[in-house]
Amino acid sequence: MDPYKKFEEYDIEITDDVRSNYKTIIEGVGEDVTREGLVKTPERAAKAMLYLTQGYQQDPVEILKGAMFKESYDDMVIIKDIELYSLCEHHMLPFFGKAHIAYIPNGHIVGLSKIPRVVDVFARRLQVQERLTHDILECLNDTLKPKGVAVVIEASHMCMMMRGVQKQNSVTTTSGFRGQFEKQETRNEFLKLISSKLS
Ligand SMILES: Nc1nc2c(ncn2[C@@H]2O[C@H](COP(=O)(O)OP(=O)(O)OP(=O)(O)O)[C@@H](O)[C@H]2O)c(=O)[nH]1
Ligand SMILES: [Zn+2]
Repeated sequence: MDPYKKFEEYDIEITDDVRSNYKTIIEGVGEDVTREGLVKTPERAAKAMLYLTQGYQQDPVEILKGAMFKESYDDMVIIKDIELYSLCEHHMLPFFGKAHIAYIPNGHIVGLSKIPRVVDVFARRLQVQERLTHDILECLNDTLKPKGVAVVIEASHMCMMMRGVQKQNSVTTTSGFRGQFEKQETRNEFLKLISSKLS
């Protein structure tokens, strides 16, 4: 498996299964799948869905291991406002927002871009926000073996906005802390830094 493989919608190989199931769904909602605008829709929808779930084909551990560098820096490294798009596993509707991630190196730093890449690997699956938070947290903790790691995700869920309870402005926050971030002082410093507009 190539851990850096990034699929684009046009090179996704779709299975007849996924395409023909979308055709059934379109017919099931009462539409005519043979009309001009819809003829290619089962194929487009299948490609879009496989693109949005490409995380199942990617290995986040390999991504991190490919860019770990020996370094004695041992203060907090924070990457905030990492945008993310995922699909809730209950309705298969999008949830989207931002991840804020910090770690305290323990002899190794990691290439900065690899952290948002790991966010994408886990976000591009069928998820709940809590598990997404823990998947990222545990992967960084187990692979980097840092002195501490923190993950905060703030997200809006389309299944609560365009259907169901129909609340447009609610934001869900989830968080996880390991190692030194379990100490209140370190955790508070991180929370202060991610809420600061200047940092
Ligand atoms: N904890 C959690 N719940 C989620 C997430 N995404 C969606 N949900 C919830 O999953 C629940 C599924 O509940 P059900 O009662 O089985 O489904 P439903 O009848 O469609 O529920 P409503 O959305 O309340 O209409 C809903 O309460 C959703 O708000 C998530 O990331 N985390
Ligand atoms: Zn949902």
